[in-house]
Amino acid sequence: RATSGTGTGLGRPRSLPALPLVGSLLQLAGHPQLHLRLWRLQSRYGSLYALWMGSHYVVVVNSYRHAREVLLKKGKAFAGRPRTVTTDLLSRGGKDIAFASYGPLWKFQRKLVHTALSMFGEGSLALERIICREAASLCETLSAAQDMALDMAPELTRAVTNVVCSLCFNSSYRRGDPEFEAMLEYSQGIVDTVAKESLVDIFPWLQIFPNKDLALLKRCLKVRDQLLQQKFTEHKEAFCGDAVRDLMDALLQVRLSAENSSPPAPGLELTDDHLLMTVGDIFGAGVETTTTVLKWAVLYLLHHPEVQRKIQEEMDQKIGLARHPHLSDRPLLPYLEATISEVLRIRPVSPLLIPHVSLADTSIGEYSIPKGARVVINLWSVHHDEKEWDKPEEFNPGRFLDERGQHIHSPSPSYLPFGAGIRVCLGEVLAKMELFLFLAWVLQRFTLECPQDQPLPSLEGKFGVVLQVQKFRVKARLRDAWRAAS
Ligand code: HEM
Repeated sequence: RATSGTGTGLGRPRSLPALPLVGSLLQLAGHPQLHLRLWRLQSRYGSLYALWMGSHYVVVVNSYRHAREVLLKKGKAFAGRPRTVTTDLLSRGGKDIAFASYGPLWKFQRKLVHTALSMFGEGSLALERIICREAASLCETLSAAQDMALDMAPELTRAVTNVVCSLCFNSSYRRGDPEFEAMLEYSQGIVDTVAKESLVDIFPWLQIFPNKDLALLKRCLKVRDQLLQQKFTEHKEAFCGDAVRDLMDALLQVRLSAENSSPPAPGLELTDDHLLMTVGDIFGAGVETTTTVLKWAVLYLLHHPEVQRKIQEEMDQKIGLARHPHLSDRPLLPYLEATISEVLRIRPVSPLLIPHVSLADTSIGEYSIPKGARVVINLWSVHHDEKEWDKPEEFNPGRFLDERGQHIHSPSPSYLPFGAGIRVCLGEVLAKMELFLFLAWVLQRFTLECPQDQPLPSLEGKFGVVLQVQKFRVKARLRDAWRAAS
């Protein structure tokens, strides 16, 4: 073990071999499933180890004890984010929430969004109404595609995007609307390019060479920014402070009242760019993640018809078929809630979270960590730890239920699907509302099946900006009970 040089008297974590310039890249090259590679490397280097990405020192955390120390116990010391070429482009140099580093302005901005979300969104009937409207529209599409082998992915993306559009701008779109199609296209372009873990993020000097991905990302961001700017200008012009129609209005109002109560110190003003990038974050962090979890849920239900049957039995008993599900039904449907928790465990959508950065010399467990280290929490390892989970690769919603099957709880602290602490996901409440309502609406009416003569789709994820599901088709069959009741 090397000595620390950080004054803590502790040694540094064991490191993968590293070469000048490229660092440990040779150990990672040829392993596109980075989360699995980092998980397996534990057997050689222990659960906490280090590596070099070019000149960046990276610490990889694989156990929940260390993860909780980083996120909760020493949350402030590890609340930084790395600045990369890609994230600087996405966030106009860190003017958003997800990629901005920790500091007074970021704290104020995050608090503002929290207030705006609780003012307009979370817990409000308006948001429940928006999600239910999209769930009804999704069910109509599934009805129209009765007995066809349907790719549900675009429909789920549309539903979730529409929720976010309604939440942020009080506008939703019909299929084929050119503005909506443009939005779907640029979002996909951003996901595809960011997912490639662009080499320019490791070697920023590569920017001087032509780069196809970077060019595509810039084109997509131009479309995104034009659209955001247009919505923002419309909102600012119409804003009167009395009626809050959506999150954009709520943000404008919360900023105004914060400024009125105590004018911000120089350098701590939240500019229009900050508000724009915040809304960009809600799209960026809110759509692909939620849609992907829904796709994983559908995929696991195809593999486990017995789980689907149990959810439907629970719904028939507790809600019946005469009305649609509400958010207030959540305590009545613990098996559905447990299924959602198990999907979030077995296929964590953000398997390496977003990298953190240490803001001071500090430590994790018995190891010293220098200021500026990038810290990657491997959620895959945390959620598949055999010491914490019985047969972790087995899909078993029952593990999240108490003995009587009536209350939901996590049987292990090794469970952090939304992260934790200072940087915990800002959209956890919203995401859980969407997952519950979309699944409840669909499963009340339909049984999801694998189309005849097709093999069950693969459960293997593809590592990228989220843990992606491979393309698959579904047959949504209207349930006999639903047909009889309607
Ligand atoms: C099921 C869906 C979702 C999952 C599993 C998820 C998970 C996560 C995770 C693991 C992080 C990283 C935490 C860290 O770096 O320590 C994160 C951050 C974030 N999420 Fe989500 N998320 C979801 C949906 C959403 C939604 C709907 C929104 C929109 C409101 C959202 C907004 C954010 C933001 C803004 C951050 C950055 C927080 C920060 O850096 O301070 N997420 N999310």
